[in-house]
Amino acid sequence: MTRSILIALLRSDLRLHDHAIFSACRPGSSALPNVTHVVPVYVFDQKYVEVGGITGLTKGKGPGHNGAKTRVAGFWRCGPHRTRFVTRSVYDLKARLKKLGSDLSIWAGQPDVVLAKLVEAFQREGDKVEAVWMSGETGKPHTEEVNTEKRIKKALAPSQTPLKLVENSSLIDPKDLPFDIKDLPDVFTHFRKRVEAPDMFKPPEPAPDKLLPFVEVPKVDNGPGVFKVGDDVSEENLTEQLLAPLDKEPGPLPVLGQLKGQDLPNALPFKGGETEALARLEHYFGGGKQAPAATYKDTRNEMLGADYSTKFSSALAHGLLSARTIAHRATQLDKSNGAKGRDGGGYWIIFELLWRDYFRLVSLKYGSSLYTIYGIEGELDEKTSDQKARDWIQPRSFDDKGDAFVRWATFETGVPLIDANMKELAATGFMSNRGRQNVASLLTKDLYYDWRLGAEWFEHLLVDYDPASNYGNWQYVAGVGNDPRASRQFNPIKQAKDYDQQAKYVKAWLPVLEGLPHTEAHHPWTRAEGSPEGYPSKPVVENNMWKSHYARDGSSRGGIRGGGGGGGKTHDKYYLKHVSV
Ligand SMILES: Cc1cc2nc3c(=O)[nH]c(=O)nc-3n(C[C@H](O)[C@H](O)[C@H](O)COP(=O)(O)OP(=O)(O)OC[C@H]3O[C@@H](n4cnc5c(N)ncnc54)[C@H](O)[C@@H]3O)c2cc1C
Repeated sequence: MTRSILIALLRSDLRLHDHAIFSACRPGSSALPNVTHVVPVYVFDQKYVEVGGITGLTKGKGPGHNGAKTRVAGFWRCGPHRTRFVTRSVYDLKARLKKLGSDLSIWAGQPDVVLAKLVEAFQREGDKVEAVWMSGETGKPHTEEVNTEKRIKKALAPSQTPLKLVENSSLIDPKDLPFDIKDLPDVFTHFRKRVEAPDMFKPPEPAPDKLLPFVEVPKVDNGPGVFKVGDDVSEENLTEQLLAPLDKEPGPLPVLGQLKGQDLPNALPFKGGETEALARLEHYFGGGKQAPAATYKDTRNEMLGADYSTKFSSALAHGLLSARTIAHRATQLDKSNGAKGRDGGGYWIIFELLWRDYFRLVSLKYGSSLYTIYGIEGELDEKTSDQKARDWIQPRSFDDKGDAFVRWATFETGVPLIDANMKELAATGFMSNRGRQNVASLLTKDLYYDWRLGAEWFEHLLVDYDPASNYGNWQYVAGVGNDPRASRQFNPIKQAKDYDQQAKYVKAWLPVLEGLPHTEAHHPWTRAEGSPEGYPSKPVVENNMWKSHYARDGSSRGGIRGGGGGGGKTHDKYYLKHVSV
């Protein structure tokens, strides 16, 4: 009997719950009346992850052929933190699918080539591949994501296999927006006001308890762009192979080697996979009024610890949690705590999820402008953006330790708030939103470096790297985005005194400052004795506007948070688990 197969190509949607494809693959589902079997597939795409260390793999001729490196600076796109996190997440999903009697077929190379070969192999066995489904959104052309989708469509054309894109990531399905994407407001608040409503998102779907049966994947010969990761390859073994090229040639700024063996704090409490992400969800929303989420409104601007903010970003970026599941729990929490409107922590978590949606929509609207030096502003105001593009500076050389970009990336600016955050990023792959805003502002507004270098450094190191959120936020801070009007220059001394009043955060990451009074720890160069030995004696730059804050003791003033309001109450449930890099 001919089997009718659906291939589910997974990308940044490594979960079972609230997953549009898996929900449709329940036995008896009316969404796929002709399909008898489902084959979930994951491909480590050579364009994003360096796969050159996998024994026996030959890269395809497509994107990533010359290495999965960033365009401007040539950093590895997917650094060690994210490589480990993604591999863990892939193997976790495989184990979860196996519990349902299904499986995950793991490959490396080019998704378009893998799929074409796979369909061919099934057809040779006498099976019919009904369709390939994958998560994705139709956006403005020329972004990498859209190009990948196009390549897959083209590769499937000879076998007449249809490709369907399924929305699986946003809080609000773009199809449900009350306006066309071309009319997306260029100011976040205007967008939020148009969409904010009690029923703005659909309720999340539970994970299926059964799936259509899996089919053993027929043999496909490994060749250019196609490599099957054998079932006997363990997660540890594959991780090692993926990390081998990064270990051998770490790239222009090998900061991770610098941190090896140091005992460092880590605020990111999980290592990947839907299983851990769901446990984190329970932790953050469990406990009613005691739940960390209940106080999110007051704590979200902090920098030290695991619970001041949700730490859902990595899970969201790789699809281990759906935005709707988080928003649903947030709404339920506020309701059960009797919190009304803007009083509840849940409201503010949803507010931030709307920022995430907004940047996704901005990327759908403006496409590749998200990645050019001109930014989106280039489409709106060519003259100003041309001038700005000429003014950005480039590093003299990544080998020049005195170059300000190098000092920024290697946490040697001499400004403790910046260095502590950059060190946290390098050591853990995470940085708070407050930290990200400050370091991005210093690089682009005080040092005038090409904003794309900062965005690429983040792309290399962040576990939660997400193209729209990363490049969108960088443009927003650098002032080249779709809303370039406001000057978003941050004053790191004021910020440090507002949000790290006792200097606990900077001291946790820069032990060399340990003995300094908190009143001076944020600007050690102003002390009569100067900066302590082992820390830069002078800051890489000193902006006049910093000076009026030197004499100030810390206060609890609020401030903006990604466009929103903020509070300054300290949250002292520090969670300092130690990390080895
Ligand atoms: C320069 C810069 C680069 C950034 N790069 C990324 C990135 O690559 N990936 C990423 O997920 N976020 C990015 N952000 C946004 C934000 O800093 C992180 O999402 C947040 O710090 C993650 O911590 P959290 O999960 O505890 O956030 P929470 O404060 O708990 O917020 C809940 C969720 O809302 C979303 N969110 C919050 N703030 C923003 C924001 N400003 N923009 C978009 N989504 C937001 C995230 O998904 C987050 O997990 C960037 C911000 C800046 C300023």
